[in-house]
Amino acid sequence: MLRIQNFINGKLIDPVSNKWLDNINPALGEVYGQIPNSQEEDVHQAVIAANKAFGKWSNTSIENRSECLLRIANGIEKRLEEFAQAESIDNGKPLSLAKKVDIPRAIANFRFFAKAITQYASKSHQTVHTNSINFTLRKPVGIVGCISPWNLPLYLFSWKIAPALAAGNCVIAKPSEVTPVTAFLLSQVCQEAGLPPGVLNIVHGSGEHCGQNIVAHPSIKAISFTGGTNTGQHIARTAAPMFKKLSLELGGKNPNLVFADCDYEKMLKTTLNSSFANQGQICLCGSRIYVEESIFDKFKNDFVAATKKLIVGDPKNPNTDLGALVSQAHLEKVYNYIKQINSAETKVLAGGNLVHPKGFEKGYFLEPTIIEVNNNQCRLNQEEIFGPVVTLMPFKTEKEALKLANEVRYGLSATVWTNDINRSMRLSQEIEAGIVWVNTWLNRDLRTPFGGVKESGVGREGGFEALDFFTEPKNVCIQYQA
Ligand SMILES: NC(=O)C1=CN([C@@H]2O[C@H](COP(=O)(O)OP(=O)(O)OC[C@H]3O[C@@H](n4cnc5c(N)ncnc54)[C@H](O)[C@@H]3O)[C@@H](O)[C@H]2O)C=CC1
Ligand SMILES: O=C(O)/C=C/C=C(\O)C(=O)O
Repeated sequence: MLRIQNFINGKLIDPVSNKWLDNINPALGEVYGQIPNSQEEDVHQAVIAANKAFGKWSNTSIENRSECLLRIANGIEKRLEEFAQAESIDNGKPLSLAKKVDIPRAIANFRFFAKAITQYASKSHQTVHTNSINFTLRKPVGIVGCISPWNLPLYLFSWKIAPALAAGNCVIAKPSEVTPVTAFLLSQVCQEAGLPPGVLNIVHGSGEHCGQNIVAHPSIKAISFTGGTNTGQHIARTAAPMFKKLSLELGGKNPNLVFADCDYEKMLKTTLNSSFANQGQICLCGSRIYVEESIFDKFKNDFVAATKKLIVGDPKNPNTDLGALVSQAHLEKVYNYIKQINSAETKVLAGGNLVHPKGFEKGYFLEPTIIEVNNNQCRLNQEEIFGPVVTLMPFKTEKEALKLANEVRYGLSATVWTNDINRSMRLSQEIEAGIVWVNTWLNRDLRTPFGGVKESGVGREGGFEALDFFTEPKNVCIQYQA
């Protein structure tokens, strides 16, 4: 049985209370490990360590901080296979995906911010008529909290930690209790890479106890969180009275607008991926597909046929397209949406059933599911399902497509398929989302601002935006004699 530990003050240690939580392999539906059920005292120990480390780390040269992050990236890369296997076992995702996407992206996050910090510059403003020069100092915030979800475990954990460390902060980080193992492996890599004790502290446990204590701790000055919208609201309620800096990357219900003039084959292949990659458990998945009426029937037939060919099963099999959903509770949540559909407004075109692959009978598998809907206000089109379930609906005009896309409470991303440059510009400007992809999906440049509008969150991650978040600006104004 794999038992992982907290990483506090450079050491791997048990939780103070000696309380543990079970860790479940979602493909097998079996407990395979234990993780610390950390409480207030563990978080507090981590804060003491971070406090002690902050003076030195924040004054360490940018070159040294950068090299340390590069050593961490190299350390993960050396153990890529082991990290990918751990991610796949913990999360249920195909091993091939963890090898190709999750772990390489975690490595890229550390490399990217190791380099970005060497190029990060502050601004100055000369005010000629008063003979003044203003310049902005950017200082690390101090001790910051990074809380990440289970869908892209190390990918999103490192997406927060890397910029926080690069900017000179000390970090208290909590991965999801559902997928904690790669964060534990990361603590071993940090030890090997010579990251000074207390600079990064990883505390494992539930959101209710461990996460809540991180958010509520008065010495933790900023919180970067990715996860569900309800949790984000709760975090905001706790943190706001203490005026903590907040970056909240929350849920999505992203539209995928398909126009008849698009590059059809590319659109079909990408739409299959944007619907079902990672079992549909990516906040950027295009879960509402709207198709121009003239190609609706053709798209419906082709998309259903392609979806039916997808292989659901053993995450280790290189031919597997969809692995298991992350947990029994999540499977039930997603499956309930299908069980409760209203047949007057919806029709299941593909999937809709639980799957019990041989050797994985107790695992949490669900067929990729396509549902045709005739009412944009139905739950399936309004609520984040976060699983392999997409809806299909036709539209007649660009104006109608825009209206359908925007009438939800979320605003994370959108994809538009068209070869009309003017239409792509009009829609990119009018769609209420933080990210718009035209003729592509999940095409990421780590320098770009990343985040949502409406109930998809506040703040932006990525590039210098992340370094801005993890630093506090201070303006200095000097008047000189002319
Ligand atoms: N990136 C995204 O957009 C994600 C969206 N979700 C959505 O949220 C729904 C619920 O999934 P959950 O696993 O419950 O996600 P969650 O939002 O509860 O979990 C994300 C992280 O927040 C922590 N957390 C939970 N409560 C907390 C609290 N009070 N204070 C501090 N940290 C806390 C969790 O331990 C985990 O590390 C999903 O069905 C999905 O719709 C979930 C994960 C990722
Ligand atoms: O940064 C990315 O490329 C992807 C981020 C995805 C999420 O934040 C998510 O699925 O929660």
